[in-house]
Amino acid sequence: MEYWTCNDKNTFAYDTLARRIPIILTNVINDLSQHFNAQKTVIEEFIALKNRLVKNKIIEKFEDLGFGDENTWNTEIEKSQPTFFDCRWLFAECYIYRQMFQIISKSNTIELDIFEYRKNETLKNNIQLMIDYAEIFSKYKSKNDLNNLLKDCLWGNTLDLSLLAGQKSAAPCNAHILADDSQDFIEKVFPCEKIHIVLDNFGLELFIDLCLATFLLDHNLVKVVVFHGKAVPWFVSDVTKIDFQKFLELLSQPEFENIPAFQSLGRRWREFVECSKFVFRAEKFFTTYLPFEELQSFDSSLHEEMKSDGGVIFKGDLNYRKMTNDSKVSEITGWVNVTKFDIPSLLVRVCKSDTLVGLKSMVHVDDSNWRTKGKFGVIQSLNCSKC
Ligand SMILES: O=P(O)(O)OC[C@H]1O[C@](O)(CO)[C@@H](O)[C@@H]1O
Repeated sequence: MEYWTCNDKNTFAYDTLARRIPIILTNVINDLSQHFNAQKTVIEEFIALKNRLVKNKIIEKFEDLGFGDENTWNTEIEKSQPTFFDCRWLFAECYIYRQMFQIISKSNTIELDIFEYRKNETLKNNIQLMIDYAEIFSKYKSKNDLNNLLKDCLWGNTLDLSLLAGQKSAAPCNAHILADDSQDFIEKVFPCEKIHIVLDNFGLELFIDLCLATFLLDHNLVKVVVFHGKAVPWFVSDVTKIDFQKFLELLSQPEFENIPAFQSLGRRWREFVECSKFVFRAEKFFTTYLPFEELQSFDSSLHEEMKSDGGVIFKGDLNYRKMTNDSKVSEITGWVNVTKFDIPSLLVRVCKSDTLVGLKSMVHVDDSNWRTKGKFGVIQSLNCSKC
């Protein structure tokens, strides 16, 4: 099997390491000095990380600071002692975000979210979209609307801050959904006691994901929704525990008192948390570089729990890459060739990277970059009866 690596200059993987991540690091460095008043040593460490990346140095092992995943990373690094651009793309990108967290952990500011300023800015820009979406969501009265809601969840994934480093996102439309297996997943999984949603981005996407969870509870399709977020700030806009808590509080702020839909959703979501119908968790597995087929060996109890509960909805491009192991294959390659993951799953993902599998036919588009522009999307099921 071939995987996307960073050393081929004609790939989006190379562009990510050579252009996008340095922009993200520069933004972090600027934010730390302008908005967080960070210690000089912390800023210097970020500058050093950026220099090591642009000079394509051999990557360094992690210090054991007790987070618990250091051995997993270091064992992999020791195997080949690669430079940044020698690495597999998925590994290199996750490694850089994990290094950013190490810098913060070593300072006395472990609670600092280096992406908080960017996330807050996005949130401000997303408010009107969330108000508009609350109106759409209020019209979904029947169980049959679940398919539309899943499509909304898909397009909610269009925006993410790591992708917007230096470029604009394209507007999506339903004609650009390359696969929609939602019915297979719905028939296989619902009703069930508990569904797991592996979250992606903060802002509008989280808002629509919470609407989906509300719909599933309201229609007795599930009794509990477990949201899996990130244990550390990740890929700029991914949801952490603090983001999740802040989001639920946000809707009942005085500035929104004239928006009844916000008031009522905010109140209901906080009640769902209080009576444990909404549960937020942030397992370490989701901030490793490991593909999902390694869940069983990294965290067997989470794997067992997900398997016995029913199903998992995976949001976004990074989760898709982790499911497909970032394999460099044609889009008609079957799922069995790229993953051994064995739990009924639904992958709801706007295409922002080259990896694409499991389609019925080849896609022909008059734009060689169509796979990475965020204009196409897939809703694909895995381990469901008909797939
Ligand atoms: O927020 P999402 O949908 O996971 O997208 C993030 C992913 O998209 C990219 O920006 C392009 O693949 C990656 O850097 C990252 O894997």
